[in-house]
Amino acid sequence: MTHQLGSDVEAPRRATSTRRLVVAAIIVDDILTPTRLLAARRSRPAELAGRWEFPGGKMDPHETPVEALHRELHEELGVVVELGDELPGPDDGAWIITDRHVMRLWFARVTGGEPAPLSEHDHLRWLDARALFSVDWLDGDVRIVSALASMLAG
Ligand SMILES: Nc1nc2c([nH]c(=O)n2[C@H]2C[C@H](O)[C@@H](COP(=O)(O)OP(=O)(O)OP(=O)(O)O)O2)c(=O)[nH]1
Repeated sequence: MTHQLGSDVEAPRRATSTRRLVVAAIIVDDILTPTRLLAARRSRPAELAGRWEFPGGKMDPHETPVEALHRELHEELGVVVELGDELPGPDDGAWIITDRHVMRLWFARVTGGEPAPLSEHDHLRWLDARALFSVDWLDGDVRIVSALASMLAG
């Protein structure tokens, strides 16, 4: 067996391990039979303002991904959530979203509070399957939203 010129089996792992981890939530109306998800419009930084995303953010050094996600959702939306399954992605189990970030996402249901755009966002919108692409998602989120389209019950 000869080595293929240029093959690099470690490349996918390196692509994710060199990026900063972002954790985010697919907040749905019902964890088992979702029909709508909550999209959030960023208010900053200027280059991302107006684009839509999944609420969440970067982990602090001492946190686990799930701890960071609960904290971010409380800070950003003022809610307490119950987490469901993670949405595995094609990049070593996660989703590469920018040249510097890789994201992990979990389904979530609000169990306390009413979602409000408290800090990072200026607008929230519940989207059903038909409206999923009616907002301008961040570039890295488009394939995630595509993967979710078939999971939302009509
Ligand atoms: N939260 C979130 N960030 C996303 C998504 N898609 C996407 O490309 N990103 C990018 C935008 C940012 O460059 C990066 C996440 O940074 P962030 O600004 O949300 O993180 P953070 O809340 O911890 O913010 P900070 O403390 O660093 O200011 O990932 C998404 O769906 N949700």
